[in-house]
Amino acid sequence: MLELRIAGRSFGKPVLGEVFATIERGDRICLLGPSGIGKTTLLNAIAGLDKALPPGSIIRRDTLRVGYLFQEHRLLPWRTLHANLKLVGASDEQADSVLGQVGLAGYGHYLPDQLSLGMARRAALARCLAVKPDLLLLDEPFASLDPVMAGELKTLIAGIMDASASMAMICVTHDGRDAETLANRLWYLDGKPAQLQWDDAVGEPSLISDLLGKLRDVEGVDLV
Ligand SMILES: Nc1ncnc2c1ncn2[C@@H]1O[C@H](COP(=O)(O)OP(=O)(O)OP(=O)(O)O)[C@@H](O)[C@H]1O
Repeated sequence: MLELRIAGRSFGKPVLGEVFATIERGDRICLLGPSGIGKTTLLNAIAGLDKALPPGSIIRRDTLRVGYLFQEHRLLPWRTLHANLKLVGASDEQADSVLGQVGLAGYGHYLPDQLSLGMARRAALARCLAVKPDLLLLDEPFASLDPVMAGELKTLIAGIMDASASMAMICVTHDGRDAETLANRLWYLDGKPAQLQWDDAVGEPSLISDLLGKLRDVEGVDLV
């Protein structure tokens, strides 16, 4: 569905080096790498938000709808959840449906600031789902959540992906164990400038465990 042919990306200093990869429907990729290495930069590029990249860096083979869960919820604070969802084109019915999907049925009239962090993140996920995405980009969706909330959100995301074989997902995480629940493919970004050091398709949970075992040996990987 999408091909990456990034020759590099600098912000005064080089951040990303060459990044070549192909993303197909059904891919569930966990993107790991040390803090500050360029994971969000890569996600922004894939989302098409990085206008400084030369044409041809990101090739979309189909017309793709992208749902992007940023690190912050980025909902408009003066609008209700319902109104936020309508801004991305959801009908009343669709807004109710996606709120229900993320466990927020009945919260449509709430303002974002009236929600807990976990609820606000689920509301932002509902906005991603409202665009009926072909590609779901998740930037550290479990950060700052307590283990119970993080576990619930992980199960929710895994269920969403199980229900849609044609959707692809890239999830940035600092916890390699997330890959065991969520991923069928693992990317590991590292180096100066950063490149994909690992791009492994893994179908069996045991293979993911093997891979995580290897990753534990890599200095600087933030595995809990
Ligand atoms: N718009 C920008 N302007 C200047 N520097 C930037 C910009 N965006 C990213 N950077 C720099 O690029 C590097 C990579 O940042 P990025 O946020 O992509 O890393 P990350 O791997 O997502 O980090 P973290 O794991 O801490 O979220 C950092 O040094 C950051 O300061």
